[in-house]
Amino acid sequence: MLLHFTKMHGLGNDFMVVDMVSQSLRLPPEKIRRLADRRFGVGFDQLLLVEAPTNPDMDFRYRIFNADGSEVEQCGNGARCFARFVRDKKLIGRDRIRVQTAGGNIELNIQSNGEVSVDMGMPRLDPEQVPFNAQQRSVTYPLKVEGQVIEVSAISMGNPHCVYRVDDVHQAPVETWGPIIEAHPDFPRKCNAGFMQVVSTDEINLRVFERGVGETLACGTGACAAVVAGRLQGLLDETVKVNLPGGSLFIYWPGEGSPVMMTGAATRVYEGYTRL
Ligand SMILES: N[C@H](CCC[C@H](N)C(=O)O)C(=O)O
Repeated sequence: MLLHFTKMHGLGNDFMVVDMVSQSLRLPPEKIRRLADRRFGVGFDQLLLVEAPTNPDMDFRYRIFNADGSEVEQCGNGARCFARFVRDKKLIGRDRIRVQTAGGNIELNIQSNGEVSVDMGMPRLDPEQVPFNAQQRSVTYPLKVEGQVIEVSAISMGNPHCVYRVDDVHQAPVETWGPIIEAHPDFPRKCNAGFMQVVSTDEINLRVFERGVGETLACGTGACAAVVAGRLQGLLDETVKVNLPGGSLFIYWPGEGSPVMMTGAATRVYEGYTRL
């Protein structure tokens, strides 16, 4: 069977996007892993499926699978590409798109300059919502890593994030501590490990070792989680430029009780077919 797909990226965080409204098939985890392989398959960080909604108030259902085949709750860079995909494919005729995801409903808005703004919903800050093993909520928590105890923030954007502040992202132990934090027992559903350098009150540098993938060139939910962490620590303003290895995002979060807004680019690379 031939599967039609579109290859896209959000600041280098790359996706295989499949319209499951007009075609439908089952993709078991081992098949997703094969498709994700950058030598034997298409190659991607995440697979994004565009489906009809089960919630009548939504325009689409958005399912997200990491390269390891795991289905996850949310993907920020993918959401922007989702908007570009459904608009370009004329699956919807307007620029405001309501999307149902496993991590909560989000709203996508295509801007006149082609960038996409996403209402990513409220950050979840109680440990049991992340989930993170802690007796009570705190701005930061101690986490034991390689015999050291570091202070981290634990935040969910629908998916779990650990944010660790460093002096310089280029010197951060992403390769060594990333996999340890990702699989840390204090994060029962694992986590995305963010390494955040505060440049100023309105700018940070960020690298993310993503759950189920490894380090990516950008992580949208990671950027949201890092700004929420920085604001709760009193380090950041409401609007922050987040510099990731693949490019910059703008995140706006006024504070608790408000959703996190993310704005950035979404790029289509090519259309393709692959044999299943
Ligand atoms: N690896 C993430 C999903 C993709 C998130 C990222 N690509 C984004 O742009 O938010 C997780 O397992 O929760």
